[in-house]
Amino acid sequence: MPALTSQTTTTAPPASGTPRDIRNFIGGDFVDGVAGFDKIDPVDGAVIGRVHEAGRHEVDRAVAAARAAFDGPWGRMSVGDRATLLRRIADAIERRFDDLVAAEVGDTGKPETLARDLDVARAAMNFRSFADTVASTGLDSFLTELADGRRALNYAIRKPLGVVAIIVPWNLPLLLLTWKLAPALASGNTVVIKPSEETPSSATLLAEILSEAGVPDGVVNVVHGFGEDSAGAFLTGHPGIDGVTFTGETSTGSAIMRAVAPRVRPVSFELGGKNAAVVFADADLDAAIAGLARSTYLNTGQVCLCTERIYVERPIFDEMAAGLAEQARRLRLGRPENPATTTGPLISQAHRAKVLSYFDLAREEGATVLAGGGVPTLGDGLDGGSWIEPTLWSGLDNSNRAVREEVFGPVAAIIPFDTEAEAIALANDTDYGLAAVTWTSDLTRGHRVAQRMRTGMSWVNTWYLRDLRSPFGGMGLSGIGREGGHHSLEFYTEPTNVCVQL
Ligand SMILES: NC(=O)C1=CN([C@@H]2O[C@H](COP(=O)(O)OP(=O)(O)OC[C@H]3O[C@@H](n4cnc5c(N)ncnc54)[C@H](O)[C@@H]3O)[C@@H](O)[C@H]2O)C=CC1
Ligand SMILES: O=C(O)/C=C/C=C(\O)C(=O)O
Repeated sequence: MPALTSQTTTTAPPASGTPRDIRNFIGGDFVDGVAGFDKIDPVDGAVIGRVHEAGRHEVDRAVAAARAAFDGPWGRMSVGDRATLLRRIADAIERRFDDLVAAEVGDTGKPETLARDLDVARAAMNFRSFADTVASTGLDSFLTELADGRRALNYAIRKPLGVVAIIVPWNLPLLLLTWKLAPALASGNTVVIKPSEETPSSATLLAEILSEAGVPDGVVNVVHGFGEDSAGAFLTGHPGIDGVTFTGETSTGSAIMRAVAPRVRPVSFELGGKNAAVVFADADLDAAIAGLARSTYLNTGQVCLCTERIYVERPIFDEMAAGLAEQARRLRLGRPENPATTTGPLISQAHRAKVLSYFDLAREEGATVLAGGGVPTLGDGLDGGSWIEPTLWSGLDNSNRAVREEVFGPVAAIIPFDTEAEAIALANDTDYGLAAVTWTSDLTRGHRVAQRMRTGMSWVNTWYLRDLRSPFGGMGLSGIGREGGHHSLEFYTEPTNVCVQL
């Protein structure tokens, strides 16, 4: 595609039906790319944006702008002033709430109600939460007493890493970006952000909002493009980057590790999952069915925490399977602006092809399809979109690939078990280790089982109930490190110990 040359700002509203120009944001200016690509609306397949792809030169400029800003007044700003700025950013996000909802819905096709209640609300919350955390989290200090009578004060201070690369996916674009950006800024870093090629809009609008809120030029830069041989790889392989924080697929995490290995840069990775739920016969069945419908189908199953394996104690298996299949059939697929819509499309035709390949695989592996299983016919101009039916399988077990590999769509396999020990073993029989859910009315058992899950997060009788101060992340193939509260600050800073002899 030829280079794009128009000089309009990225977020200026287009004439109706005209694709928006979506530019890079470098050193406080919106900047053209070396090439461009179309942003497709997953609701109906229409082209809604033309994205300026950053080449090596634009990535170099972005990293240089971030370095210059880091070496300037930003690097000397007090913690209190940074916390105040974060709160101002949260206010500014709320002032542009509807614009951010429109950007997020346009790129992802998710229901507007979901974008409002989850994505954009959390963006503001992320900044407020890290303003509180940075203002209130202390560090070690020790009064040291030596055998020879000398005394010393040892205390640690935090220094920002420097220029941090933030690479984010398309499923919760603004939520995940701000979940990384807020603690990075709270800690005094400058950043270069590479949003997903599928969801360039909210990051670009956020850049404008940050400027309006008073974030100095160069502190936050946004470069658009793809991963390999494009902006993503140019950024993670750049010698001027001091750390990389990434959320996305496990194989991409491996590629990023290889990119930073020669310079031994720190990484924070929140990767994939193949999350299990365990339902005991003593659970409140209505609550469990409603909870599992949410954990399987929220955001069309495109949340790293979504449940893809459901283990159910045998006496209640048939009732659970029938109840959950009924919930899947009741979901309302439709236009995002319709308040009755519960479920949007998948992000792209390419992702739908991947999810459908698992629908085929599951059938080949012997699945019984209890709900869904294909592509719906919706009419109303929607059939060019990447819609898919919420689906439930039975008849599979842990030996099947459909039960072992992350699908990242609205689908789960439901499997019976007989004993608590078997349920724990089945849930833990995975190379991933992100999130688990236990449904039981016996809270002693709830604690016991939750603690034995080999995951970074373990919910009991709920799912995706978040406290932003608690550790968030996974083990095994699901990631490296933890985000949330002081855990995030630990990644974005280098502690330095000062020892003063008294
Ligand atoms: N939160 C999660 O766990 C997510 C998982 N996925 C899974 O990943 C699959 C692939 O989706 P993608 O969008 O391709 O995910 P991805 O993990 O490849 O992409 C996430 C981000 O990484 C960037 N990226 C890709 N390759 C890179 C590289 N070599 N160096 C630097 N940056 C790179 C992408 O441009 C994007 O901004 C999906 O089908 C889904 O199964 C996708 C999105 C989120
Ligand atoms: O609530 C959060 O902080 C994050 C939720 C989801 C993901 O991290 C993901 O889907 O990758």
